[in-house]
Amino acid sequence: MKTFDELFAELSDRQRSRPEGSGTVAALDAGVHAQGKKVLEEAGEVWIAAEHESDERLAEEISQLLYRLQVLMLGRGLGLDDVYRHL
Ligand SMILES: N=c1c2ncn([C@@H]3O[C@H](COP(=O)(O)OP(=O)(O)OP(=O)(O)O)[C@@H](O)[C@H]3O)c2ncn1[C@@H]1O[C@H](COP(=O)(O)O)[C@@H](O)[C@H]1O
Repeated sequence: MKTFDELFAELSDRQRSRPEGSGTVAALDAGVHAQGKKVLEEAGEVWIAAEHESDERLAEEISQLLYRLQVLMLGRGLGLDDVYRHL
């Protein structure tokens, strides 16, 4: 189990160190257009899960959306504080 901040630190490290076989490195290399499409896709899956699926499935879809948002943030060079200052 990890927090939002801990996942962001882990993905930032993946971006820096570019380990072999990392899906995150591949997603970052795919560019902002592809990253944005993934955000939209996961957001749709969250919506469907919220209306039709179990709490567990919804939580899983939300975790994937959070991951995709973080990949997009890294793709655009945003840090956590850039977002948190708007909360
Ligand atoms: N939290 C996640 C995470 N959530 C979602 N995903 C990716 O999103 C996919 C699920 O999304 P989809 O519904 O689009 O499934 P899919 O269509 O089969 O996936 P793709 O073919 O599009 O990759 C998963 O198979 C993962 O590839 C994640 N990939 C990685 N993480 C975490 O990120 C960290 C770094 O991971 P790596 O970069 O893979 O080392 C680790 O802590 C991982 O647990």
